[in-house]
Amino acid sequence: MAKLSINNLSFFYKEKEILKNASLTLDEGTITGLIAPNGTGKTTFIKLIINLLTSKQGEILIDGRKYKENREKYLKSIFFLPSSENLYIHLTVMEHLQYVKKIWGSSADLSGIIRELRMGDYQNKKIKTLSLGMKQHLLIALYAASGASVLLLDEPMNSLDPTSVKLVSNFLKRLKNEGKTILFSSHNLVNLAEVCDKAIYIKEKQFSVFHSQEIDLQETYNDFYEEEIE
Ligand SMILES: Nc1ncnc2c1ncn2[C@@H]1O[C@H](COP(=O)(O)OP(=O)(O)OP(=O)(O)O)[C@@H](O)[C@H]1O
Repeated sequence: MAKLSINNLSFFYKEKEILKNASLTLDEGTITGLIAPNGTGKTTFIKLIINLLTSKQGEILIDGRKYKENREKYLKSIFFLPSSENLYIHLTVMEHLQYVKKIWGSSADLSGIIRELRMGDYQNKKIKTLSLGMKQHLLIALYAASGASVLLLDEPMNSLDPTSVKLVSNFLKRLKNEGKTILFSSHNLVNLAEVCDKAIYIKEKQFSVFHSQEIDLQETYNDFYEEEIE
């Protein structure tokens, strides 16, 4: 059974239609890139998965179950934090990790995560004293701290230097090898090509899925959105 199944999903904001009968499955132990131009619906799709938006049509299933069947179980199997702006400025790095670990009821090894993402020097510092890149490291660390099986990331490599991009890529691959289902939206197709098994393009309100090793992500992007580029 697929970890996450999207069946005939349709969604409108007032007049604007974002998805129309879109279907997709994501398996355990995979990283999938979510690709589309600005304003197409990537964030909206993520919000639909976490049930933040009402009045959708179609089904979203995690482990074959809908949100309504067991809300707590459904939500605890997902982790999504939109950006480092959502962190609490008066709490430390470690306090954030402990908080997420407790709420999600995970058995994550926080010291191991801190070591792996090289956050030791600032683990006891408050968020208000951190650089953007440090906050981005914490954001990614929180995904692992949650222990959730479905990880939804919106531009996770933003503001990371090339060394950190490599570090985070390896970190995500490690989580994938543990069986996590990772959906990762980004405009940086080079970073996506490095970590993704599959790429999903949102085109004409539907999902087009490719094995990322079998295509050139940028060429496919150009072919798909030619009118928007010209
Ligand atoms: N709350 C809302 N009410 C009405 N329209 C919205 C709302 N949120 C987003 N939209 C519209 O829905 C469309 C998709 O927005 P969304 O944020 O999902 O795009 P995106 O693909 O994530 O874009 P980006 O790459 O710029 O982050 C846009 O046209 C946007 O203006």
